Amino acid sequence: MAKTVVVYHSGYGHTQRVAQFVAQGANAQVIAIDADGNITEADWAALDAADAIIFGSPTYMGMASWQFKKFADASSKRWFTSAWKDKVAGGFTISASPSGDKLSTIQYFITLAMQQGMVWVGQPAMNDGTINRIGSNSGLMAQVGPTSPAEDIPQGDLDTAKAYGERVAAVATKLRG
Ligand SMILES: Cc1cc2nc3c(=O)[nH]c(=O)nc-3n(C[C@H](O)[C@H](O)[C@H](O)COP(=O)(O)O)c2cc1C
Repeated sequence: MAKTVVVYHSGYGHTQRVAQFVAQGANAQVIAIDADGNITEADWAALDAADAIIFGSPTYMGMASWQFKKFADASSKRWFTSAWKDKVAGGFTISASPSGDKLSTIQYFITLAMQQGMVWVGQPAMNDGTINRIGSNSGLMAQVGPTSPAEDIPQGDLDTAKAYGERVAAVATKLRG
């Protein structure tokens, strides 16, 4: 089975909760980017050893958080040596508004994956009103109102997150051969 790592930033616990479900589906290691935008050397080593990396961030002001961007900028070291080339990539975000410009965050993840030479996996689950209720195909999106705690994230969004993790890991396993 492919080795998958979920790397995410979460300011207030919502992205963390989604990350846990994505990781459950992918049977993945989870790495949290800290409040200063840093991860440890051991975390970088785990990412380098992964077959698949799934990026996660809340959408803040229509984009990934600055802590996630700091992590992404630090990954430029890997770009110089094509170290992440051919790894499988995926990504997820959560925000408060139904749209909230989450697509900008997902599109940034796709750009990051393309810069690193990775193979992006979209979100093929059909919208049945519960699973993929937001109707995102580019990546995984979740949503909960601005005053709601992470515990209130709809179960359908969490089930979709788990299914997305399974999907990314399955593609990575196939590509690994
Ligand atoms: C600085 C800041 C900017 C935000 N910008 C947006 C936004 O552009 N669109 C949106 O729908 N929600 C926005 N939100 C709401 C968050 O996306 C939402 O609360 C999310 O669940 C937070 O995830 P976290 O707990 O992992 O940080 C913003 C919240 C903060 C604190």
